[in-house]
Amino acid sequence: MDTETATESRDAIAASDVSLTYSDGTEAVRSVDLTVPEGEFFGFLGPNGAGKTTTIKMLATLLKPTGGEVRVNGFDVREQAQSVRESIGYMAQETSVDTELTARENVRFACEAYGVPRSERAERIEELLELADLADVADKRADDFSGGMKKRLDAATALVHRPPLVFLDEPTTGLDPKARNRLWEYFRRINEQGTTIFLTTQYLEEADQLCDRIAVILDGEIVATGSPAELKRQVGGELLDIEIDGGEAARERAAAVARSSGVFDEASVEVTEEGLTVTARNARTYGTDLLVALRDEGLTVTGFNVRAPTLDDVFLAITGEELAESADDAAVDAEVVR
Ligand SMILES: Nc1ncnc2c1ncn2[C@@H]1O[C@H](COP(=O)(O)OP(=O)(O)OP(=O)(O)O)[C@@H](O)[C@H]1O
Repeated sequence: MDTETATESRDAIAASDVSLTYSDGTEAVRSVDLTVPEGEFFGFLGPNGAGKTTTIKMLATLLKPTGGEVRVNGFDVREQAQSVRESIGYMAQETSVDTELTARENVRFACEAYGVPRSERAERIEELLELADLADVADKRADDFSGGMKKRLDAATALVHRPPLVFLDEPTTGLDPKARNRLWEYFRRINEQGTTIFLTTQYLEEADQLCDRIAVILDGEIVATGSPAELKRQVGGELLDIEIDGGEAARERAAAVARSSGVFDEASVEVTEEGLTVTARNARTYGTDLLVALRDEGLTVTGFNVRAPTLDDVFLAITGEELAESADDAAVDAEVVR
């Protein structure tokens, strides 16, 4: 770190009223407030084009905010950009791995670029290759690595200077579930060792599995913040998925029965592709009453399930639409592209 001093702060990130408008007038980020305490695994969730990368680039000093205040590790991103850069790791969406080099050479190169003292390099390289689970292939060229291995190597290179905070921009997009799981383990290990993580993702399951806290961004604005459990509680109860035979007309009729049954407190009833979903505090208790009412109406119920809300339900409740495809679908897409 240079001679600039950080203010007293235990927040890794403190952003208030931050905006970024691109020169063509696109308001990519609007009045965002964000606080990430040291040590947290924080998830920034949103669909394509919501403003995740723009936000992460502002926090990492690659873009200047057009409004608001941002401090990262106590440093002001405008006035103390160099100190911010020295105190963070940044893994961009596009991998920066040099495929001509071996894994070890890539990490060594990053050590040189980040100015890791020569006497510490050998130990640091071994430690990171071990952490990234690449020790066995350390002397193989990255050209031969799978997508997941390249991502792990990329994340290792972002950590050579032992930053207390690391930004990971959609690190698992397009990876198959197995590769994704290994990357998750790696991120958990880094976080357990004390590194604060700011992760952007389009995958709800990823955020749910990894993050202590999540913010959901939509059209440049944060629309929800909380732990996965808090956000799920906000959905307001349990969900009753009911499958109905007989096409859309039958499903609409079933929804009307559910809405007028009077047994659910503040229930929300949605017609789905298969039937309907009822969200209510007393879904479990009164579910069977609803089934009786549907049968009395002459409707055929072919399936019935009560479940706790997932982050998909949270997203649906907030935005009225589903988020992107699931991570598994993305992996299938990636397969097809190849
Ligand atoms: N250089 C730019 N100039 C103008 N508009 C931009 C620029 N970069 C991004 N945008 C726009 O800003 C908005 C936010 O983009 P951003 O890349 O931050 O979203 P994102 O959530 O990271 O999406 P993705 O998952 O696709 O990376 C989008 O409408 C995008 O088209």
